[in-house]
Amino acid sequence: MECGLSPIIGFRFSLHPMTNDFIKVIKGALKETDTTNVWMHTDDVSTVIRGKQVHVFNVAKAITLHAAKTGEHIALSGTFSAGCPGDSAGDVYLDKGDIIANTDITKQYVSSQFALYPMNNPSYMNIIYREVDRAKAQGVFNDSMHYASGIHGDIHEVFAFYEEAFTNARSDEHKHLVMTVSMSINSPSHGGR
Ligand SMILES: Cc1ncc(C[n+]2csc(CCO)c2C)c(N)n1
Repeated sequence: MECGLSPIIGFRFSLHPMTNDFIKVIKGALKETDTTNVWMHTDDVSTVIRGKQVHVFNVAKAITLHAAKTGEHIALSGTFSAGCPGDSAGDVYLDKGDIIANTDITKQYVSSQFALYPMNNPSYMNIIYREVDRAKAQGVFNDSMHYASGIHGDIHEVFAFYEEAFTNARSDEHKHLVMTVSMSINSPSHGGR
């Protein structure tokens, strides 16, 4: 398949629960989430989910929320990618409709950092500034820093922001996009939020 033609996107991520019970937290979060709309594979380092954007973001949020609901301090880091599938193993999942499988709306404070890499796009800085400005307008912007921007708030607002940023930073002309995120949840640094 030619690079960039499939509408499939992917998220490769690792959960790092700060607890002796980390295996239960990781495996529990992966098992309790409805992943029927995505292709998923877990190895000793990370998990990858691939499929339609709406489902990849829904499943990513649900896994994160399940891990967070244990009350443990959770770190997550991951990379969303689009436009260069490399293989077609997940392409059957593109037949899924748009009805999301995970609908838990439990509130959960998340502090995070993200970075956008619009590949081969000469206007990449404008795209990044536009999304950072949107974060400020939506009230989820936390902090400026080297190499990333801070995004925080309720998990549902944070993931909605990331999904919109991922949509906005791509175009037909520039389909290949990479976005990295790292999240910290239930951290003692958040003062009980
Ligand atoms: C989302 C996610 N997927 C895989 C791993 C890697 N990993 C580390 S411990 C463990 C459980 C014991 O096998 C696994 C699968 C991770 N950290 N987070």
